[in-house]
Amino acid sequence: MGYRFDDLKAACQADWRAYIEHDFVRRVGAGTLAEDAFRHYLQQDYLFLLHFARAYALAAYKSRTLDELRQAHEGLKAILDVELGLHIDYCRTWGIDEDDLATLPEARATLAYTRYVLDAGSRGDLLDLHVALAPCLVGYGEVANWLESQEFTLRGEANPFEAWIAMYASPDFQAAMRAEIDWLDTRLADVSPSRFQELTTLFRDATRLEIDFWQMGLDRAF
Ligand SMILES: Cc1ncc(C[n+]2csc(CCO)c2C)c(N)n1
Repeated sequence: MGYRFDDLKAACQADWRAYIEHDFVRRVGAGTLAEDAFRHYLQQDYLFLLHFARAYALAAYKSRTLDELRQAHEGLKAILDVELGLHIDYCRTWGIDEDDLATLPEARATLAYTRYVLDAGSRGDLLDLHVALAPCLVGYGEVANWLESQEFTLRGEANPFEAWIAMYASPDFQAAMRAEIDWLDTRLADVSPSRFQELTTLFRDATRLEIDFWQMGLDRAF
């Protein structure tokens, strides 16, 4: 008893490091990622965001209190009203227009990851869903922090991926990540060892699916 979010990471440390320090991430940091790999990633990430919005809608459905319902609603609104718009604008700067996004075939890695999260939430409760979503929210904040600590990272205009790094390193994003970790710390404090094992499986699987998502970008895979 008495678990915390850090215990989930510790329980699958090798996968977590492979996710945070993936070659895709290193090349973004160094500014050396092939542009068409990044474009492929951005296009699939649009589809990812649509399903992520559905996951927040599922969180609303799974809520047991008014606070939980409001939290889910805020998450859904943040994606629909802010993040999707930013993503569409950002895609345009990479030469991808909204019509391209609307007609995009979904890559297997996108399908696998997004439907896995939705299934985890449908089958389980709100904590299962949040744990399956945690590698997404917490991982990207950690990726930005890790890149900022690495010597090979190129910051400023010299790096074509500067805006992407800056978004996840921003105080707003870091605060959202912190709030999610705090929520998970509170919930994990009173789960049993066997429940923690179940949650670890969800967290590890979602982390592995994030690794596949980076790899899909590198390989330009569908
Ligand atoms: C594959 C993939 N994983 C994570 C994120 C990051 N992300 C997407 S939505 C969201 C929070 C919404 O409130 C975050 C952190 C991404 N863009 N693509």
